[in-house]
Amino acid sequence: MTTSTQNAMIRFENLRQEFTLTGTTFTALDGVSLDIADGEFVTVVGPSGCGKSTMLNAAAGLLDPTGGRVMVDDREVDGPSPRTGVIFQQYALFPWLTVRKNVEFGLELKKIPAKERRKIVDHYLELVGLTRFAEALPKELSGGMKQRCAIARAYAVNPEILLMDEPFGALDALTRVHMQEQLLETWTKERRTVMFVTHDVDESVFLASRVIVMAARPGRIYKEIKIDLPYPRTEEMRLSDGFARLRAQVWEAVYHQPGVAEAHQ
Ligand SMILES: Nc1ncnc2c1ncn2[C@@H]1O[C@H](COP(=O)(O)OP(=O)(O)OP(=O)(O)O)[C@@H](O)[C@H]1O
Repeated sequence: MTTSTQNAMIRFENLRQEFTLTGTTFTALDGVSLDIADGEFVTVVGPSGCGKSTMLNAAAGLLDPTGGRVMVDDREVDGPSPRTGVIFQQYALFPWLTVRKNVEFGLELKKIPAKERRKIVDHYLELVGLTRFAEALPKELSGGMKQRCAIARAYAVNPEILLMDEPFGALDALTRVHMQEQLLETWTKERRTVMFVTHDVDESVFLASRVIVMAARPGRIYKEIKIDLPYPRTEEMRLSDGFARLRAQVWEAVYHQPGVAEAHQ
């Protein structure tokens, strides 16, 4: 399936990804074409093993595609880039560095002067509500706070794109809902192009303006569902009929696609 957007920030062009393990070749993605517009928030859902993370890793420049390519802002992705921030489920913070130092890390790499670094770090710590914890070590933070620190760190280097792979997957349900709201708040204030992989149908609908549903064996795009709920998304919206209808549509596309029910019997 191809979606054509005029000013695509991320463009998957007929992407094919094979993996060879102990002599056997497995096609993780086949013929994936998708445009994600500048400033768009897209979520990707689908059954386990359908290639969601593979797609995200390809956009992050962590894979060498077997066929096709991924373009970012009309340039072919051929490795990790400072224009792209990646956030995984595992918080990946440096345990020996304070929250401040974790957020500052990428800025030091970019050789930003100390005074400016401090300003940037203060800004993003405030944005994610971690100002009071600037001098804490990651082990002193809850899971949600660690992930907010990771988000601040990703934002601090000012990437145009945020690739998020199940970033809230390890959090309890309440924290997760809170984090979704906070992420949208951050995104509304400082708009970035976001591709967000999740297993959670509710999460996919709440966050996105468009949900991409994938199918497995081989991994491919099965359906796109436009989420025509306005931003800012509110708690009441989660309980609305419109939300319920969209959730049902995504649920149907994820769990009632050919082959999924049989695979889980
Ligand atoms: N580096 C790799 N080497 C071999 N096989 C891989 C590799 N990465 C992914 N795969 C396989 O490719 C398929 C797609 O994996 P991927 O992690 O992208 O799926 P996913 O949709 O993100 O899955 P899940 O929802 O379970 O996290 C899986 O069958 C996986 O085992």
